[in-house]
Amino acid sequence: MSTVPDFHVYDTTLRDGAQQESLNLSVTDKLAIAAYLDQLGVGFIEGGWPGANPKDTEFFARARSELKLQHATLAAFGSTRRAGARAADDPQVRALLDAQTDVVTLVAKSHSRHVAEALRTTVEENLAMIEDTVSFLVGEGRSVFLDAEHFFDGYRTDPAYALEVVRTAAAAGASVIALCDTNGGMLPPQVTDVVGEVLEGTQARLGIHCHNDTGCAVANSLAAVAAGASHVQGTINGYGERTGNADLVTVVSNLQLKLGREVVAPDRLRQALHLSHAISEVTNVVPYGRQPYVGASAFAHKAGLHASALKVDPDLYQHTDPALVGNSMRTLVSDMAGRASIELKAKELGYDLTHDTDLAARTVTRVKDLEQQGWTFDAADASFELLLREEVTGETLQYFDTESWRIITDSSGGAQPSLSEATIKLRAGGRRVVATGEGNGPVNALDHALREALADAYPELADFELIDFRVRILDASHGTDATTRVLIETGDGTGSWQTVGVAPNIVHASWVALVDSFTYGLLKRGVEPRH
Ligand SMILES: CC(=O)SCCNC(=O)CCNC(=O)[C@H](O)C(C)(C)COP(=O)(O)OP(=O)(O)OC[C@H]1O[C@@H](n2cnc3c(N)ncnc32)[C@H](O)[C@@H]1OP(=O)(O)O
Ligand SMILES: CC(=O)C(=O)O
Repeated sequence: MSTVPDFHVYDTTLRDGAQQESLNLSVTDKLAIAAYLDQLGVGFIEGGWPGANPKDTEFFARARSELKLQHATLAAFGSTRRAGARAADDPQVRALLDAQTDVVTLVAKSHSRHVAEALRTTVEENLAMIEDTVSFLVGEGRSVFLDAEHFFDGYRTDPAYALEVVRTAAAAGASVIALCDTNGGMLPPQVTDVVGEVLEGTQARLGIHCHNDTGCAVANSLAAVAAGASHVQGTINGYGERTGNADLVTVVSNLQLKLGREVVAPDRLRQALHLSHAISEVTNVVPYGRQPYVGASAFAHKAGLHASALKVDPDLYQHTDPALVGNSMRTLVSDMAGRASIELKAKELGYDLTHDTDLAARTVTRVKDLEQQGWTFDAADASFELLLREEVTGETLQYFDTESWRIITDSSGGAQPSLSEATIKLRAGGRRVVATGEGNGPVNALDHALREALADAYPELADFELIDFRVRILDASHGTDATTRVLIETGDGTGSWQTVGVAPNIVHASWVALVDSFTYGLLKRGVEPRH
């Protein structure tokens, strides 16, 4: 039986997290995520439900040989035995033993209505199922954690029975009884009261497992800890059934940075952003930009007043040091910027404007004028950097001189897809070039033609790839003659950058964003213009 540390976090990403809509993990994915969770330093990793599906059974088999956990202990999850049977004979319970983990977490009913209606048995038999299954697994050398399902709702309806469930599990040898807000309907004061009363009424070691249906999963988990729970469950990035579980990244950061409870080593917490994003890559769920602590916007500042204070001391508008979770401060430039925003952003980009307040003021005015026309610089850092460079150097960076471009779109009028052809005339690499490109749309054709035209002068462009292309109609009331904004994301395998173009003509707006994208990419590579 493994020793259960005094206070710890228990990750259920691979079990409850995988219950999220559209999230589907292969065994290899689960092994990769488990390794990342171990790197973060969580105490326990719930690997899945062996016996419930072949994938989870295989996970535990492969984990034994492939997963080299340095820190965490693996737990297998399953339910108490079936009513009217013996734990020793229950195939689900056997599968838990076959998983060969030190820890088994059992889900058990603690709400008398669920016992009657979902389990369709008596409250006495449910207690017997808990007693029999826990003591059997403990007898087999496992540490057993018990997830008391629907505990908070059950406690409201029938407190005496809910308490009896906790006492029965503890008496049978469960190391921790995690009180579950299965339907996620609780608010922090309710959690505080119930955890306090259960501790007083049972003296059992309690844990907490919260769902986020009221948006309070993290707050409820912290309330439970404050009331005496010493085992906190959650999932990375808050993945989970319905609206998800308590986000363990936020829980751990709050416990550590706000409440002074060291649950993971500080150098592991500094990897929180990296690990949260690495796990997003595996789950194929786009990281949530406004995720506390590790979101891309968590320390991004847009308002000019904020920037002016941040310039003096970042603490003035930040609740903690972003480096502690591996994040960093960013300044966003928009029509809400002031001179300080420009100065800070310039500093991020490697320009020192502290001694040229006129330049910052001029840049603010230019940004505000352009944003009034529909440009958006907080979503297009690369276009802003080109604009700033122009203000600093007094010249526009140009890698080629455009003579003209033209696009023709052919359609047979039927269901056949139309084809666009772009022709570009420009000067680059010391000569005049006329190039054409075809595409399934005008922008695609223009992109191909421009690459073709610049291929000899700038072979570096071969590495550039259009990652994202977004169009927004700005004054929709104008109908088809409205202004169009195009945002382009380009990558080169080492990073990506965003550019913007605005024009009444969608193709012209795309051209502007495309030219900025190529210009910025070449600039970042240190390529000198070859006219
Ligand atoms: C709150 C939570 O999120 S707990 C985790 C829930 N996770 C999952 O359900 C995912 C994995 N589940 C599965 O693969 C399947 O549901 C299985 C393999 C567990 C069971 O599948 P089946 O045998 O086909 O049963 P089914 O899913 O229809 O119903 C669940 C059965 O478990 C019983 N059950 C539910 N909770 C418990 C419990 N704590 N202890 C014992 N039995 C339970 C139900 O009463 C029901 O019994 P029945 O077969 O007599 O009707
Ligand atoms: C056990 C569990 O996942 C729940 O009660 O929500």
